[in-house]
Amino acid sequence: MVKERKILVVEDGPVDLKVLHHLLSQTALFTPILCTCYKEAEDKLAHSGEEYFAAIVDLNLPDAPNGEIVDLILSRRIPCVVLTGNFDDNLRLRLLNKGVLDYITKDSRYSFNHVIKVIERLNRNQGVKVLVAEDSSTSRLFIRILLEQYCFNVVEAENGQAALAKLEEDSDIRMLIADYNMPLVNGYDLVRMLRYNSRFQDLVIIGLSAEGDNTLSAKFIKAGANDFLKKPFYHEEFHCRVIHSLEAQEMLETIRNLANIDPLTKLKNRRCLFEEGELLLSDNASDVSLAMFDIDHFKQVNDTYGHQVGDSLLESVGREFIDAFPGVLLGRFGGEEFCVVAKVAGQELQDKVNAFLETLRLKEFTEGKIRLAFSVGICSDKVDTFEELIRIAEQNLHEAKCSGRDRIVASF
Ligand SMILES: Nc1nc2c(ncn2[C@@H]2O[C@H](COP(=O)(O)OP(=O)(O)OP(=O)(O)O)[C@@H](O)[C@H]2O)c(=O)[nH]1
Repeated sequence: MVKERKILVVEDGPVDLKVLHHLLSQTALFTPILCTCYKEAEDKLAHSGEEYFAAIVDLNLPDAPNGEIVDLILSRRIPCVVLTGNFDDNLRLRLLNKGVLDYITKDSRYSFNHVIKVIERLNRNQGVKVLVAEDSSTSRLFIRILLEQYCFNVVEAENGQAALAKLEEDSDIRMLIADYNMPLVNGYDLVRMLRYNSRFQDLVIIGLSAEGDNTLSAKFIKAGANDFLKKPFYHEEFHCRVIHSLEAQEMLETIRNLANIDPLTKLKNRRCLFEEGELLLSDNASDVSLAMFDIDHFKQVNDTYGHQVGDSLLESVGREFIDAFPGVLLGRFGGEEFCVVAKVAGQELQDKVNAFLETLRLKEFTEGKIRLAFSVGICSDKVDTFEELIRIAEQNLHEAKCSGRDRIVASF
């Protein structure tokens, strides 16, 4: 496996070096590049041409006893975690103010695990877009720098209204840092507006305020913010709160995925399909059409190649659905039955399904180069419940099976 991210480790203690090497090598992404002194690190940085994702450094090296290694690493704009044998509050503060990510004392074996966690978090942060809504350009820049230090992808808005517009147009934004005092729409009203909209339920929100009003934090949190910080804040507290809120949200999403996603095909499971289908139908503004697919003669695949091959085929089929129908409700209805539910007219869905079946017919699945055909029942009748839509699509699917398979039967 190619590991993409190189981590420079500068540590003179052979045991510590071994532990860090072991822990980093166990990860899926990181390759440790080891140095035992300042000079070696300096040479590596000057001559190897490598790009380092981050560095883990011992503060006291035999040829650089006063933390000179930190300046070297930071001068190359490499995110830096400091590991040290002794805890010194003043030194720690000085280093954090210089811009090191974390200052960790080697007081137990968990310290080393903590270092790896910081680096892994950094890697995940690259995919996290954060919107900073703040009218003061100085504060905005300060928050941007703090976030970018942790590799977040930062966008900005200079007032609450601009923040709302940015959130509406960019669904990739995962976190909002909102100041209270902003023109047009203040931070508190912004949070209330966002939480009234189901689209923004998963947005992580952190409120900020410079005001002395102690009730503001409660107001923000009651309106739906995940956390609150009073300015001026110490940047370590800022990072901790940002990361804690983000990780709590990620955990929630993991649990939700476990409850809603079929692990084999990665499509919605049957319970979630019905729940979301009912919601789609309750919005009377547009047509809702449903296509139910069933793989023809799938039992023969299992009988001929075994269940494992059958499973891997279902996995591939799930991926085909996800690629072919982006942004559409996709569910695994049963064993080898799948549903596509879209807010389009029946004919439009039928055309899309036809094109999809054409491409699937040409594909060979698994090492056995298995070809697949599907029978499909489509329904876009005006109905009162999602169950009714399913029932009619299922009848049409049954008709497609009975009339020879590998075909679509639709009723609009
Ligand atoms: N490997 C695997 N097989 C599954 C899974 N779920 C259902 N099946 C199999 O899917 C097959 C469905 O068989 P049938 O209902 O007879 O349907 P068919 O063979 O596709 O025939 P027609 O639908 O009539 O064309 C059975 O062999 C099930 O064991 C699964 O998760 N993994």
